[in-house]
Amino acid sequence: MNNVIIVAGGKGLRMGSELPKQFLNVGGKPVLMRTIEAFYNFDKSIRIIVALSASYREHWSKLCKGYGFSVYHEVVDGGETRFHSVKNGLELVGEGWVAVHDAVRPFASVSLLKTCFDAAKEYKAVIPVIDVTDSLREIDGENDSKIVDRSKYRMVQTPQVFESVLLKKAYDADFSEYFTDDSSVVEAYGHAIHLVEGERTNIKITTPFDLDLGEVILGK
Ligand SMILES: Nc1ccn([C@@H]2O[C@H](COP(=O)(O)OP(=O)(O)OP(=O)(O)O)[C@@H](O)[C@H]2O)c(=O)n1
Ligand SMILES: C[C@](O)(CO)[C@H](O)COP(=O)(O)O
Repeated sequence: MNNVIIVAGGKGLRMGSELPKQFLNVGGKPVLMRTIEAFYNFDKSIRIIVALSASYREHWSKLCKGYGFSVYHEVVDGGETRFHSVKNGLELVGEGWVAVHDAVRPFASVSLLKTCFDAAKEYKAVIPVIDVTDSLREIDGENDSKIVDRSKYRMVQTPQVFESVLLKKAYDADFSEYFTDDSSVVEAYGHAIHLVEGERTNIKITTPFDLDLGEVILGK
């Protein structure tokens, strides 16, 4: 069975908006609804688990009513960090395959989801990445910096898809600040990570500029 944990427990501080960014509209619809729909469109029987801060549950359920949003999903509490939100979501996951996806990446295509789930059946741990297209400098102190070889780096996206037994074992670990995504947790557990090509349009909505970019991506 396919599962997805959509992590929507963040505060969105860099957006600077009153409401966390996952509830803001892009193309006339809340970001989180678009993200849920992306997974439903990929697999109508996928189990959708959304990690949501307890203080926004009521807001979310009012939004769903207001928009007539009917894609079935289960809600768990968000945690103190993304790591803790994923851990809460994993409580509901049984055997099979599990994607972890940022609520604020609403433009992942069905074809990207298929690529990631298909590859996970072979490699057990799969993440989408894209090339770095700008030059890259490493900062050392306040004024010093040096150029680095950008061909050695990739930018990491979600969905990150795993055999669920593997992800659950990896998430038994204690929290570390180096766990910025799920592949870092699985890698620390000792399993290799397989990379697939991500999508430039699969942006993580982080700042107000990204909402404008989102409208462009949607062609609005
Ligand atoms: N305690 C947390 C923190 C983050 N997330 C989720 O992890 C994803 C990626 O995190 P990020 O873009 O950093 O979101 P925020 O933490 O909300 O943003 P900021 O760092 O600007 O506050 C988001 O979908 C966010 O809701 C989560 O579920 N639980
Ligand atoms: C998971 C992630 O989106 C992969 O790029 C990213 O690590 C989240 O980082 P953030 O620190 O929560 O913005």
